[in-house]
Amino acid sequence: TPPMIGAIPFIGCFHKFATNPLKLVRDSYDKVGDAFTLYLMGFKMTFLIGPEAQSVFFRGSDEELSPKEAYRFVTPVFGPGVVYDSPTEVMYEQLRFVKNGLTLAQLKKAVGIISEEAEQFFEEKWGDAGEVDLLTDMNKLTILTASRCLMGQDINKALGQASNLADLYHDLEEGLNPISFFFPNLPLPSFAKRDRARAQVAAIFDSIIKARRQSTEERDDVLQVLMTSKYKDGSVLDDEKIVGLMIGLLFAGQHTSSITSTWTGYYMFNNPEYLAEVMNEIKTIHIDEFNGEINFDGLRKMTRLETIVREVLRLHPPLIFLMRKVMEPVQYKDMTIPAGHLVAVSPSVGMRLDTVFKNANEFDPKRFDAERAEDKQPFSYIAFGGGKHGCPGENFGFLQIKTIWSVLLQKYDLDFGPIPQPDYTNLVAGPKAPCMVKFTRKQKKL
Ligand code: HEM
Repeated sequence: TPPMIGAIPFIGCFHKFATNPLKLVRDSYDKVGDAFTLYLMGFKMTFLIGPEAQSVFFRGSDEELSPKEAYRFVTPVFGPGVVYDSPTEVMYEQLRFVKNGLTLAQLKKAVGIISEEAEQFFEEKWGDAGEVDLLTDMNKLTILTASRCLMGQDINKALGQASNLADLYHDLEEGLNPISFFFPNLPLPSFAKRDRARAQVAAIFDSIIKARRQSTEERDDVLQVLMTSKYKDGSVLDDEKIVGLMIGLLFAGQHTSSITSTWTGYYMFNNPEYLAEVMNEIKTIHIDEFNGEINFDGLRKMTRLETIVREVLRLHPPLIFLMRKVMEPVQYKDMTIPAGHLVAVSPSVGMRLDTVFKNANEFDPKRFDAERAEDKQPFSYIAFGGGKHGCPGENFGFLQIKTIWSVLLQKYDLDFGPIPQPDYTNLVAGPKAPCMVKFTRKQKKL
């Protein structure tokens, strides 16, 4: 078996894990190597660090390494019978429906929606000059753009009478923290808030589905794909599952993207040479080549902004641990990871190894330029996971972040402070709040 760290019965190294999980994982890697087990409140969690060890995690079949068993704690948010809370075959089919909804045609359409929502958001909420908590505003903007891309205008109408979706999603997220992983139903105020928020979001989405069933208007968004998808046996998703999938999908893409947008701003403005390159891309691509229109082809050409976002995600992957439960013993080198262990990879630790990425703690977007391509080794770049459960929203996430920055950088001059410390208290890790940024409307068009 892999070497065990923290052998105190039951508690093990839980305290160290709860206060600074990444330090514990990195220190253990430095001390004992690329596979080791942490003893945490009765759970045995085996970490696999570095591309070779990570490949075992990502190549394992679901029968050996089960995501369902590891991620059941999201059920209070996603709902019963949705993805990880359904039988394996049903889970695959639901994930297939989701992927069918995120086609290239959908992505192309999404760019127009995102830029329109972003323009409107900054006009209405920011105005000419002021100071904002960028993390909060990126959260609000991301939920607006993502929900409109997934559900069309219906969401704007439904939200007209309802409370703020971003606040409700915030409560959902606060209810999924490291404690909820071990004890998802403790009588804690944050869990009660999570359950209330879930009920409200479900009611909003359910009203959209019901109204849509009465309407004859043609739609082709993700919600429509889910409403018309059929399982292999010909049956369709019931409304409760559609609601759950929409909640889960928005949840998966919400904080991951808004956090990354926020870090992207900090890294660009703290590295002026890269900011200048991005401004040049905006000028030559969006303005000169496409006459001021932000479109899919133009965004694809913004390779420097792309490598910046990619590098930001290498340094600050929002999902710091990915997990599976070992169902059948798994072999790695001369070790056997026994059934019953949890097995984890850490994008945060695994992507900061100098043996994989040169000077791994430095911000260096050029490491992804074609001539260096440091991320080509399989399972070295794992911000979006990999293998059969790799993120289906990667392209959508990039489009959203690149579109928002393309709008923002054309409208405002911004004043950022130094790069903040990361906050690892939530399951989705971002910069420590607040992230105050000053803005002034640009006097002249670019
Ligand atoms: C910067 C943005 C994003 C990051 C960093 C990110 C990261 C990840 C990672 C690491 C996984 C793998 C989890 C695992 O293997 O345990 C994943 C899975 C997933 N992501 Fe994303 N994600 C992002 C955006 C999105 C968006 C925008 C969507 C939807 C529109 C999305 C939907 C999903 C779904 C449905 C899965 C589960 C796939 C499966 O289990 O087969 N993600 N994401």
